[in-house]
Amino acid sequence: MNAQELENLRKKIDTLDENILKLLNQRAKIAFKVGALKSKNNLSFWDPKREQEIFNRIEKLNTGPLPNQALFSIFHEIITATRELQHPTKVAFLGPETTFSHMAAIKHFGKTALFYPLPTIKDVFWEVEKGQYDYGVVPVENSIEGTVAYTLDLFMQSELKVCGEIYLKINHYLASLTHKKENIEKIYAHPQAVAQCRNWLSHHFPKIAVEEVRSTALAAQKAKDDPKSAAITTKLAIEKYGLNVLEKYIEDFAHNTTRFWIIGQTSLHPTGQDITSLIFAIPDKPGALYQALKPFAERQINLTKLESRPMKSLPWHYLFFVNLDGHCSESPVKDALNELKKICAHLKILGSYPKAYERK
Ligand SMILES: O=C(O)C(=O)C[C@]1(C(=O)O)C=C[C@@H](O)C=C1
Repeated sequence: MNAQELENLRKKIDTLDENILKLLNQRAKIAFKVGALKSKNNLSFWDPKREQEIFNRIEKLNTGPLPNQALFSIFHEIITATRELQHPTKVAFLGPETTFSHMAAIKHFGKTALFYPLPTIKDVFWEVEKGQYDYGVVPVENSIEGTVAYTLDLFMQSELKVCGEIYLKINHYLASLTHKKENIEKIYAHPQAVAQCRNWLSHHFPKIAVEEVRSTALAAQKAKDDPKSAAITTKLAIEKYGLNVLEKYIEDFAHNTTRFWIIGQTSLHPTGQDITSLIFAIPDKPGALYQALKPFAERQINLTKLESRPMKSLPWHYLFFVNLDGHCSESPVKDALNELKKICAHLKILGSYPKAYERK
């Protein structure tokens, strides 16, 4: 290797970094002024529509070699850091710290936001409703296990709105204080993690006892206290508790992803790439579901999910949960919803929100 050549190239990178740093701080100063204006006019600091415009523009301008996905991550981090400078966002999530919900919240709001772990999903709803926190992050669906029914049920009694979605790949790690797998006598894990890594466990640790614990975070904590044990846990918990990774990605299904919702008090304006989530009930008669879906079919509105849920107040009656492409305040979705309102017994719009980058 030519050492001089490497040195010269690194000098060039240093100079560019200095320029990037200057530009980032110039950008932050301007965004700070935008924040002051927003504060004066009582506007939300988080503006997904504007962020969407920025991402679209960057994609158009990009001539490579950096891929759009990498640029999205970089600009997402710049914008979240700026937002925190304008106003620290208070985000509640299903705790404890270092769980997948925590990771999802960080993924969306960036590391600099203020995060508050709460004991239950219900607490997240309540505290955001009371205005204790700006937003809450709750799991709504897993690609293998399906819908988190409890979250949907809580929405039925809540005035909160869905303000966004976050997709998080669920990667399980086996971690321990020891570096040697043969020293392990016990494995701590959350029951869901055990279920999702069952084949892997029976293949690699058929004789080792698995003790189920309340969270992936607690599993890591227990493994930290007992050097002869390991935990199935998250990357964030491994960092927090200083464990060693013995094996990564031990989940039986490679595409295990959880979808989270961001819940908040305000409805969002259309961004041009939105989803609407809603729940409706229909009369108990032939063709009722067909009639309910017709307004969407006639307008070429894409329904991305349709699921029935038992109506808790009335045995053997059902609610329908729908995700569709488009925003509820814009045609054609607006017109379809007006028509649906006339036919169905009950209609609740949970929110219209920007599609996550992963979905586009
Ligand atoms: O343009 C705004 O409204 C800003 O507050 C600036 C900014 C940005 O950093 O570009 C920050 C937060 C908003 O969510 C959108 C954009």
